[in-house]
Amino acid sequence: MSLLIAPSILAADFANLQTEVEMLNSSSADYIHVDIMDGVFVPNISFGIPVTQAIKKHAEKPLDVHLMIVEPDRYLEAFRDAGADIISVHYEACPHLHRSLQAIKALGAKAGVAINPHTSIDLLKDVIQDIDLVCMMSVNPGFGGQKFIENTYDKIARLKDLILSKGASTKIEIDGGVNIQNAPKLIEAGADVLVAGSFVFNSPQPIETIKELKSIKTR
Ligand SMILES: O=C(CO)[C@H](O)[C@H](O)COP(=O)(O)O
Ligand SMILES: [Fe+2]
Repeated sequence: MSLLIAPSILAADFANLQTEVEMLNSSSADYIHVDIMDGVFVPNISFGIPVTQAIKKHAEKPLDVHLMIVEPDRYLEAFRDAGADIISVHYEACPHLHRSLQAIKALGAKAGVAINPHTSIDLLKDVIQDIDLVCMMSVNPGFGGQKFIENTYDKIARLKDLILSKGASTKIEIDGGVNIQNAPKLIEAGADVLVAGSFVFNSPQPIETIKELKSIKTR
């Protein structure tokens, strides 16, 4: 499987969203990662449905929507209608995770589960075959630009083993603090998708930076 890059629009210039999305269209990015924060599940508020819709209007890449919200089931249809192609709900926000995943799939989107740094991958054991993508948080969710948590490498390897042992085709996405230094090791450990916010948008040449991440070869 070739490496996929998902730049996070959270780190873009919100006053020039169309230009930022067009930049991503012309880059080698695979997805546009869209971070939705409600100020309850996480201690920060980002943006919601109308902004997702506005991004979709200009996007030529699939929208990978990361819902950092409580009771995500209430908003699945609205985010799908707004243009989400992949919808990830947080394990910690879903008492009926299996039902949430089926609801996402019934809307025609790919179903993702995001897990906080403290959440064990063992908790996904009985549902892994129903998950298209695990968004493994490598920072505590809520803010861009945070420091990468080193325990992530080991967690990726354990998740990879679980996926293979169940014969599942789940992708492993790593979200938070990804940069050119840790990316090779993340890929080596088994990551399929790398989210990068600050590293891409704070770089003087984002298109080149995306290309650089995309062309890392370790396996
Ligand atoms: O979900 C997120 C934060 O909760 C973001 O996707 C993540 O932080 C990406 O930003 P950066 O690359 O700047 O860490
Ligand atoms: Fe995210």
